[in-house]
Amino acid sequence: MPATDTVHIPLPDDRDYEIRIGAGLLDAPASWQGLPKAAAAVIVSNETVAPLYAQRLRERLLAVYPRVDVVVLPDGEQHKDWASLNLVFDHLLGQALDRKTVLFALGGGVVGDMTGFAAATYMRGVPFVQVPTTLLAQVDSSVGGKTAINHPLGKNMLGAFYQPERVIADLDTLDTLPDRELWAGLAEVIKYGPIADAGFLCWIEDNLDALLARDKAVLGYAVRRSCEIKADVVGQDEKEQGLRAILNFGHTIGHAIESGLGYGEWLHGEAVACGMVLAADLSHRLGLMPADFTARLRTLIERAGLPVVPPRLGAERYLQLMRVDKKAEAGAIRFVLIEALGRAGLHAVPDALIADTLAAHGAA
Ligand SMILES: NC(=O)c1ccc[n+]([C@@H]2O[C@H](COP(=O)([O-])OP(=O)(O)OC[C@H]3O[C@@H](n4cnc5c(N)ncnc54)[C@H](O)[C@@H]3O)[C@@H](O)[C@H]2O)c1
Ligand SMILES: O=C(O)C(=O)C[C@@H](O)[C@H](O)[C@H](O)COP(=O)(O)O
Ligand SMILES: [Zn+2]
Repeated sequence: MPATDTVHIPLPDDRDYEIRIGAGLLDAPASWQGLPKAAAAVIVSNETVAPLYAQRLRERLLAVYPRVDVVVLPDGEQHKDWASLNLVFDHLLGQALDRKTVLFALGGGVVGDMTGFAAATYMRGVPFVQVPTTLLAQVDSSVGGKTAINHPLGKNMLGAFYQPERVIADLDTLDTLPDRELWAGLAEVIKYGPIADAGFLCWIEDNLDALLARDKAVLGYAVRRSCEIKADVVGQDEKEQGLRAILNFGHTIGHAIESGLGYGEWLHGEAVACGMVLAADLSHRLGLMPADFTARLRTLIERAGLPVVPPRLGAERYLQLMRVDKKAEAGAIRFVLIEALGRAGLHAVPDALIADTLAAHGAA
């Protein structure tokens, strides 16, 4: 039995669930016991991950479910759309699978967000399980129940809050992850420090080389601490009425970069990393943080192999893209800014200051 860390997500109405983190969990029978019973399970994955892990998962699930199908989606952020989502519905309806069918999201955040959205809407809701296989998905996207697809005009614009039954994060699946994807995942790990835990930020700085070298014990701690922070936030504010917005640090500009470039050119984690540098600078320009915080964050992000200079889309284009951000209110663009190390909040920022900051960082 592999060593497993378990993080609990506290939610009302019997919807609380466990995030299990450890090496070898994919092959551990206990990972798949105690889930909702059904006549069928469906693994949703993509053309990169399915050949690596779908057969192993299918064999384990066949010990629990009489029938286990696999749906393979095209790979990439540009496919996080209606067409891919429909491939899932086409299969579920084509095979007349009933409303107890359990979906298993096997892959990164793209597969996880789409499978969650399919689960939220198929026959008005079927159970699903997250089996994240990227660092980013293990530390962030598999947890907390945000599900979505993109629209050409805005990121994650169509979706639902819908919680999984369980999250199984097998650290061994990270062995096959390309370096660039590992680094992208580190962006969301870094995020948790400034917004919620100054000590964790120091820990990341001290352990970055081990993380980059894929030391499994160190990676395991990064996944666990990230999930603990996210679970704590989601437990207090599941549907982002307030506090949960802090998880969007770096995302106002990050999402604009992703949609502005047409999805897929910059990875989500890369766009968020760069967005955090600019949000740190905005925090400084508004008098909340000293200038050396921006420098500190930029240094860490660069060490993690992540970009710190935004693409040159022009200030007007950025402002246009950010006006559809989900945090914008009454025409005002709002940013998650750092108020003290380990504390963040949502702040309306005047367009002129955003434009100046974008220009100062080479985006205009
Ligand atoms: N719901 C949330 O709370 C939340 C949080 C953060 C990000 N997201 C979303 O997550 C997405 C980004 O997720 P991501 O970074 O995991 O990207 P991704 O899902 O595109 O996966 C990255 C790449 O790695 C490949 N891959 C996945 N697992 C692998 C493995 N073990 N070995 C080899 N290759 C593997 C994938 O096929 C893909 O090519 C974005 O759409 C973002 O909006 C959602
Ligand atoms: O879980 C959350 O809440 C987050 O904001 C986590 C983010 O890392 C993630 O990218 C999320 O999908 C962004 O949410 P959105 O509401 O801005 O689309
Ligand atoms: Zn994110």
